[in-house]
Amino acid sequence: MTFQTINPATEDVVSNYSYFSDQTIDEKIERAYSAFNDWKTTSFDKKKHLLHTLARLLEDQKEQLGHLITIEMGKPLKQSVAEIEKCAWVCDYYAENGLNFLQNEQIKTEARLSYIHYAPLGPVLAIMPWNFPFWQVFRFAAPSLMAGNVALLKHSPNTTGCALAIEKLFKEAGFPEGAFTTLLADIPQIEPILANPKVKALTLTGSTKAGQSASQLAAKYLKKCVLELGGSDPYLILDDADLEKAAEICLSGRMLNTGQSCIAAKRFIVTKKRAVQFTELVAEKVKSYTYGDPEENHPLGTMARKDLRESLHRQVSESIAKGAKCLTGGQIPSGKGYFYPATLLTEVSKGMPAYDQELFGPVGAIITATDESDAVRIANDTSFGLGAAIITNDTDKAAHLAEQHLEFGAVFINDFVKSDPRLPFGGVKSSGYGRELSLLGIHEFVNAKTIYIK
Ligand SMILES: O=CCCCC(=O)O
Repeated sequence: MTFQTINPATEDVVSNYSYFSDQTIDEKIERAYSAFNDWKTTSFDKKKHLLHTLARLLEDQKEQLGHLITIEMGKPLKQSVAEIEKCAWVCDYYAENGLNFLQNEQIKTEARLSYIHYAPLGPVLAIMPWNFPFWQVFRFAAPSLMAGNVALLKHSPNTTGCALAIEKLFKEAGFPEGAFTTLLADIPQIEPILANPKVKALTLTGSTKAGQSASQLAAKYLKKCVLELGGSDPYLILDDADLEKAAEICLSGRMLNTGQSCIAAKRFIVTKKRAVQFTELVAEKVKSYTYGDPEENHPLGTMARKDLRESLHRQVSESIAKGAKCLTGGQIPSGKGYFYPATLLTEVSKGMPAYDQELFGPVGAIITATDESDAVRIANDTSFGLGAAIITNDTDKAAHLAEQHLEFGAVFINDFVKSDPRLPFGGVKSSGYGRELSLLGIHEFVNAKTIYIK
């Protein structure tokens, strides 16, 4: 079966592709498995060298690779180039720290010697989304390969050019054939991949629905799985907050990647004491988030696909129909390209999509709480649990709220939520389970083997 990639800014076809046959997929899994048998015993020095080489290739090619991201999913070019730089960072990070993270860990028992040894698992299937088409892949691949696993990538069809470019980069850096393989696989082909005994684990970044389907298959075939799913990150503006700063943080967190991020600031929660002033500031600042040709670096690019723009617009319209006020945006512009304007909704409340669901686009939603404890209640009143932020001058109080009261995988105080190779990344509730990045990320796809010597 064939499919196309479309430039969302021009609606032109970028390329035509065909899905691999089942037989090709089986052969590629076979090759990955045999690559694993050598790769697992390859020295850390060699793996470190290859990851550093990959990082340099990414840096050298960041303009072309950034351009590829932009034409496939519509991100402003500058942000695409920054994404490639971040991929280089995660490669360097695991090249430098991987050995240390995977050292044997001695544990004192009655034995002469007892310890944990971290052994790789084998080929890991990564199902990845289009919104950060390089970064999401590298943040899984760098630690996994450093740990001695090999990677099989099933990418989102609209970023197939990126998927193939990533495979090429691994080859150019000198990784052995089969260490990183892109599978042009259609959704029905995922089950046989997971059923294959040579595929040992699954990592998926994507929607909660995609995570539910894939993890059911992982459970059926008893494959270890990590899920990084959606989010509806609340940003709590405490009563003492500098509102100017709060408005900036909320909008930076909301508009990055044209709002198409699991960790975007989806709900701005402010108490009624400060709501009017905060809303005025956000309404003023949101005007600077103009959209335009992603190659020209406007703050906003396009939505990645037409259907995604339509479903976002449905969520906005339904929220308005249920009583939300639209202060700016909220209309699909005429003309070519899947653009959506920066939109600000106020008077958002429970029962509206802007409160209950994830809005994957440049739409800010202001929710008014009666007081700070009501703000915390509202923050947790979601099925998601990925990230949250608190804006305040009282960082002790914020740390207490973050530790004791907020049900999220990360809480950022006085900054917007972001991923960082040095810090664990992942969620709770419908945002998934497991952690990526940091020490925890590299330990997800290893067999923590107990060795006991009497
Ligand atoms: O949709 C998820 C976005 C993750 C972005 C990041 O890791 O920075």
